[in-house]
Amino acid sequence: MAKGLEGIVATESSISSIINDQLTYVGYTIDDLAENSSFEEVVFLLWNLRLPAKAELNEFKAELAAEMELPEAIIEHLRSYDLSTVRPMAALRSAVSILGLHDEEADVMDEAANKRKAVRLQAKIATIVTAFARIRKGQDPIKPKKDLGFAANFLYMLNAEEPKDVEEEAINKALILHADHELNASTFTARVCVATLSDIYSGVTAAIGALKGPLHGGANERVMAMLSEIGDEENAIPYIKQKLENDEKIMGMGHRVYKNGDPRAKYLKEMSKELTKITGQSKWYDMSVKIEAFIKEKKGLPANVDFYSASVYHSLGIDHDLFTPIFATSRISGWIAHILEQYDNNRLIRPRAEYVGPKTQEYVAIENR
Ligand SMILES: CC(=O)SCCNC(=O)CCNC(=O)[C@H](O)C(C)(C)COP(=O)(O)OP(=O)(O)OC[C@H]1O[C@@H](n2cnc3c(N)ncnc32)[C@H](O)[C@@H]1OP(=O)(O)O
Ligand SMILES: O=C([O-])CC(=O)C(=O)O
Repeated sequence: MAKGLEGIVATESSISSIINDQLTYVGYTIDDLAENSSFEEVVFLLWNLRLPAKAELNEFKAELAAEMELPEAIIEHLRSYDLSTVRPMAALRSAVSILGLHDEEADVMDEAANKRKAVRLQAKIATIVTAFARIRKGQDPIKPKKDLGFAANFLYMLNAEEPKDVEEEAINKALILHADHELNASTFTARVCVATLSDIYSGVTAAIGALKGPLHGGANERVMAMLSEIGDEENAIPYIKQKLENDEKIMGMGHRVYKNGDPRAKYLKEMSKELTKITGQSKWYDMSVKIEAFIKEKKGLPANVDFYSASVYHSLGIDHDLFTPIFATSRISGWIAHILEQYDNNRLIRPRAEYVGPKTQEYVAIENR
């Protein structure tokens, strides 16, 4: 048995591939896309399996921008949470599910309706994350601007001011790098859910739940918690040594598939270097570099996509518990691509378990136990 399904090929897919540590979306390398593309173009690519022509891209951007605003009922719902305890990933998971209640087409399963729901979900996730982030600080949500791109709108709705170019570029690149990743845990969750022919809102809600865990998307927030606890460069190695001695995992390190290095990490590392320099807080980058080298040497493990994203988002002034919701804001594009692909050639996903419990037992009446 392959524990954790390691190495098991569970489906065919035309969306993204990891071959020899190289990640591609529909055959385009992540390098080409990170350096040249926009997040909207990548979403179009993942959903249509081809790059858009200019007019198509403009039309797609307009469709997304037109769907960003939230129904008032969702805002009211976000306001109704216990803001002293509810964390953003739980709020997002719940709000996406509630959003389905406000979509008349939620259970309409034809291809055209699914594409319309895909646009609504992709557009509105950014607004949910930013609205919740503001509401919990006692601020009013900001409506999106139709003339801003997706990355700029995200930062605008979060901060109530349009981002600088360097900030918009950083978020755009981070969104591209996180958009899809073959059969990772949350994408697999989405596919298992909709393979029962359940609806797209259920698939995305389930996927958010899977992304939230610290072994997956939830690691990025914990990387920043670790860096903050370390405090400065000198403490980095003694802190990590202690963690390893206690058999604790170092967040942002290691990967089920990449054993030599995550091809996305170098871009986040570059961004971390640049942004921490701009903010005069290079210590986060310097500390991260030390930890990365130490873990590589001692455990042979590479940094994954979550590791340097932490200091990138921190440098943009983003609250640490919004890091995983940003991941979700990007990865929903991949979840949706996989959900649509699953519908297209569906079969129920239902593996077997090897039973290792007690063999035949005799039932004893409750009064005799
Ligand atoms: C977007 C993403 O989801 S990327 C991943 C984000 N998650 C993290 O960063 C959390 C930290 N990393 C991990 O927990 C793991 O590396 C995973 C879950 C990502 C993948 O790991 P798997 O392939 O399942 O490896 P597994 O957890 O079985 O670990 C194998 C061995 O490496 C060790 N190991 C793996 N990752 C780490 C780590 N980050 N720190 C310390 N040791 C580690 C394990 O302790 C184990 O050692 P052992 O064989 O001596 O018991
Ligand atoms: O593929 C994985 O297992 C985790 C990961 O890196 C991702 O989802 O981006």
